[in-house]
Amino acid sequence: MSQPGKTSLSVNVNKVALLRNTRHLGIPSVTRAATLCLQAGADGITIHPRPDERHIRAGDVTDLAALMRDWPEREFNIEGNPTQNLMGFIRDTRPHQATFVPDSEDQFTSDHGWDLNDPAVRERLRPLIDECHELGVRVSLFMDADPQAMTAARQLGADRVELYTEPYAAAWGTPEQAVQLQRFAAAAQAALDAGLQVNAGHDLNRDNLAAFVREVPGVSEVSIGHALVADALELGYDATVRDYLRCLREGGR
Ligand SMILES: CC(=O)[C@@H](O)[C@H](O)COP(=O)(O)O
Ligand SMILES: NCC(=O)COP(=O)(O)O
Repeated sequence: MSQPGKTSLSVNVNKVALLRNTRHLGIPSVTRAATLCLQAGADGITIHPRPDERHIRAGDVTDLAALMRDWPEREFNIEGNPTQNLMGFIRDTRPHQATFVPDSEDQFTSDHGWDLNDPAVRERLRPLIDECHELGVRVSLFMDADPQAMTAARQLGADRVELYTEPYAAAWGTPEQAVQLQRFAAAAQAALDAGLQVNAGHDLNRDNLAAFVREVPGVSEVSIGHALVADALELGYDATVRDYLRCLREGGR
């Protein structure tokens, strides 16, 4: 559960499922990966069950929902497009958080946030946000780091926004890094001012994480998968999760 002044680490296990799906052997196990990450101190588990089941499959959602019931102090976050297959998983499992992501069904990966300037988008999302709240599920909207968009997110009823951090990650180690950090700090402050909590994710890693949570105010949760699983292939889940938690502490969170 989120704590004031602390950034929670939610481990996205999509890429464990991606590797598992390349053989019919059931290894590496998604639930074992999640268990080891939770045992190492991860605050939660995130999945993104895409319609094509390229990685997380419907059975994984069921299995992880059952696992998370054994970890009542940790959070389960399910990401997806609520106009596609996400809402069925939310109704069936009632995770702590639903993260609405505007991905198309065949998208290579998530690469943009919601366009809340579009009235059709707002009209589609509002009842789905309301339904999640009726189910007791917090809603986070995946958003680009645009300060002007945060009031609209709050007016729709979102509890949080998740800032899409790839532009920051891509700028890491270049003169553009400071510019991106200022951009994300402004977007986060605008979100906080609008009454939203702030999540962040996409391409965060052990190099760029500490600076992000140090410079961007009030980050409640980071969800990290691709780089973390890649690190775990070298270091193991336990050492990797502990190192990501160290990065958060290094960033004062
Ligand atoms: C929404 C986001 O940025 C990621 O959580 C997303 O789940 C990545 O999806 P892939 O793991 O399929 O690239
Ligand atoms: N919402 C971001 C997430 O869950 C994982 O993104 P990534 O670390 O795999 O890029």
